[in-house]
Amino acid sequence: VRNSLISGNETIKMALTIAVGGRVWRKFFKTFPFRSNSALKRFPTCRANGRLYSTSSDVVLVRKDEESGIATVRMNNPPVNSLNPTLMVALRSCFEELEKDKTCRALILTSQKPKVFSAGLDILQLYQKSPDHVAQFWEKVQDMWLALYGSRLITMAAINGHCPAAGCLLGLACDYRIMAEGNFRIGLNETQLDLVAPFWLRQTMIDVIGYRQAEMALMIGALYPSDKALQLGLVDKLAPIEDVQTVAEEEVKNWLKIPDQARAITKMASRKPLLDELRRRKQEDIQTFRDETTRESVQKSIQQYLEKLKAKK
Ligand SMILES: CCCCCCCCCCCCC/C=C/C(=O)SCCNC(=O)CCNC(=O)[C@H](O)C(C)(C)COP(=O)(O)OP(=O)(O)OC[C@H]1O[C@@H](n2cnc3c(N)ncnc32)[C@H](O)[C@@H]1OP(=O)(O)O
Repeated sequence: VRNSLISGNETIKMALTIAVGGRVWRKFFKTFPFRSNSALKRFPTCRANGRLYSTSSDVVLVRKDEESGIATVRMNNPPVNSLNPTLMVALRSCFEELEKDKTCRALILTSQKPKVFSAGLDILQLYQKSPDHVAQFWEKVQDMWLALYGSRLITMAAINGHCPAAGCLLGLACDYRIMAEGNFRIGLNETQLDLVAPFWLRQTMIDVIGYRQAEMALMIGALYPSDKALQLGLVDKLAPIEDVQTVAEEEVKNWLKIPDQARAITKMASRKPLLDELRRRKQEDIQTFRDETTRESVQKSIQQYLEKLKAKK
């Protein structure tokens, strides 16, 4: 159904784009505009000795191999890469910078700290905060996701550890997922916190693992061990934790054999409807998140969840 939402006009535009050769990218960007963001200015790019895009906060470390055009983006927000505003803005800036870099062809997203890819949204940002704070927080989640999910690049998640909730959201936004073998978990466990995955996150889960499995996983807030995640198709490959990055690089090299423009146009053809839907319903989605998250009963559940996390020790 979603595919059929791409209008005939767009299909013609895409075909023309392929046909006109030299001007292909200009046409491509007209057809599928990628948004830029003033937040970029706050995170100056630094280029030196093959390192680049190191953000001013260093919560995101980026290294690009100039020869292959592969950039590795490492989340570096200890202890568990919880997605706070700083990390999310830095990630978004980084995705957008790489997007604009014509020599960049692929992005590998991973964690600087093995054993935890990302613990998901910073729960403290959702607890006892003003509605405005929560609304602004959610917009940062949306913008980060739009930049990654809508990327023309090959995007590969090298999931070198636990990957719950919004960690899984990041993984699902990528084109391919390689996860560490062993006792690491991945999934959308929002309902366990009395939260409800928004429509665009639910849809990506459905797109990746199919309706029945996604429906069940979302309802029970399932977190799957990596072997089960592989079986479900939630991840595409497993590797020993120390090899996840290397396996991701090897996989990217296979993908690089495919011509960029055909691959990117094909990707956008399947993702554009959902991207457009979120862009169209952004404010509605923010309001829902703000109203749901600040509800007293949800605040109580978040408090209990936080206590459970602390009590684990
Ligand atoms: C009709 C439509 C309605 C729509 C309604 C919409 C409303 C809502 C939509 C919401 C959808 C949002 C989508 C995403 C949501 C989220 O991401 S919520 C976050 C969920 N995350 C988790 O459940 C993971 C929690 N963490 C863990 O399970 C573990 O920490 C770990 C990742 C497995 C790592 O374990 P370990 O290495 O043992 O570290 P810990 O000791 O547990 O943690 C270290 C410290 O970090 C703190 N911490 C952990 N996770 C978080 C977090 N997510 N946020 C903030 N802080 C976190 C933990 O408490 C420890 O702190 P200290 O005790 O102070 O050291």
